[in-house]
Amino acid sequence: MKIAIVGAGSWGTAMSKVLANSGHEVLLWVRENDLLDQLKESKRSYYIDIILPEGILFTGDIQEAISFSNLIFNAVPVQFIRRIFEGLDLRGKTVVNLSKGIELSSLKRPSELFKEFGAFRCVTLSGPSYADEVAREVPTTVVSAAERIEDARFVRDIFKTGYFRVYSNNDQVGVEVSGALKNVIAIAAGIIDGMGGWYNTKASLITRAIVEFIRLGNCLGAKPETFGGLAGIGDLIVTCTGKYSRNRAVGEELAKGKDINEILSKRKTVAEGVPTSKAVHELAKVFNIELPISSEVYKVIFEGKSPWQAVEELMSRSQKDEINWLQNR
Ligand SMILES: NC(=O)C1=CN([C@@H]2O[C@H](COP(=O)(O)OP(=O)(O)OC[C@H]3O[C@@H](n4cnc5c(N)ncnc54)[C@H](O)[C@@H]3O)[C@@H](O)[C@H]2O)C=CC1
Ligand SMILES: O=C(CO)COP(=O)(O)O
Repeated sequence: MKIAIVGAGSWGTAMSKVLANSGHEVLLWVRENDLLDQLKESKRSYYIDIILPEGILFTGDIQEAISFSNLIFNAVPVQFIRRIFEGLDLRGKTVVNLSKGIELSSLKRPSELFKEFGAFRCVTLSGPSYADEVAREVPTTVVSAAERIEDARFVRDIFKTGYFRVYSNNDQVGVEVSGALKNVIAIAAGIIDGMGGWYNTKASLITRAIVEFIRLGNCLGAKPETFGGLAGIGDLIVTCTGKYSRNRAVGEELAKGKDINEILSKRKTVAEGVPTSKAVHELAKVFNIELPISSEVYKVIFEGKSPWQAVEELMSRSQKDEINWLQNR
């Protein structure tokens, strides 16, 4: 098959290798001119340590990428999707979204954005998948999710390598909520690491985060069982514990008392959890639900709250029964 990938950061680039290894003809759209030259010349990227296989094509022309195939993978970070895709003719196109977050200006999930832009259908691919490890062909499993299970299975079956296994799921909302929220929680995990790397606290974080996934997911129409799967608990574990997470790294810097603008100004890569924490904060207000951990992450980032105070407040909330996860508070 011919497949275009839009976005040549770490994930789009690693995905170009997986798809080429699966026997497909791949065209990668690269935004940065210097990176485009470098990829054409050496097949290496400055976003990720990789040497791409022969045969992958590169372009800096977005129209060329969109015309290349009816199958388009998106790896543009969520806050930039509108800027890149709005106005393009996506009629008849299947978009496979790889990005994890919620657009701040509209509070929409990526699949909602691609529908708004006229795509024929959008399938979401998400799960525990550090680009660095996928690039090294480390055994990895993810979920392909769509409203219609046939669409999810169609994308699942595109992958034909021994190291990248894809499951299908028809709860696209749950998979997208998971991908967005896990980035916010990964920042909290980094804060814990920066404070002392406490294992008890990290386990509590991961477990109680699932309550927030279920609570927000319930408002948006997700199925709770999705959060026990690869896109939910799977991605939460990898991002909260793994050394490669950029969101977790941002949290570690916050714990040192650094300002978010200073932290972000030194980074070349995205930390989707930063804008997503704001979007989630807005969604919590819209639905009148409490998302205590996500809310504290938002306050640490955007209101300059001390991470120590945030932890103290989370620990001194009113007493509760553990069950009844759907209750608002
Ligand atoms: N890197 C990873 O391990 C994984 C990343 N993802 C998700 O994939 C998405 C893409 O992330 P990465 O490839 O990691 O990005 P990256 O952090 O490696 O690279 C930054 C990307 O943002 C783009 N960008 C920067 N400024 C832009 C602008 N003004 N307009 C349009 N694009 C701009 C760059 O061209 C580049 O493609 C994110 O949503 C991320 O959460 C999902 C799974 C794994
Ligand atoms: O989504 C990821 C792994 O599944 C990558 O997480 P980070 O964006 O925090 O690096």
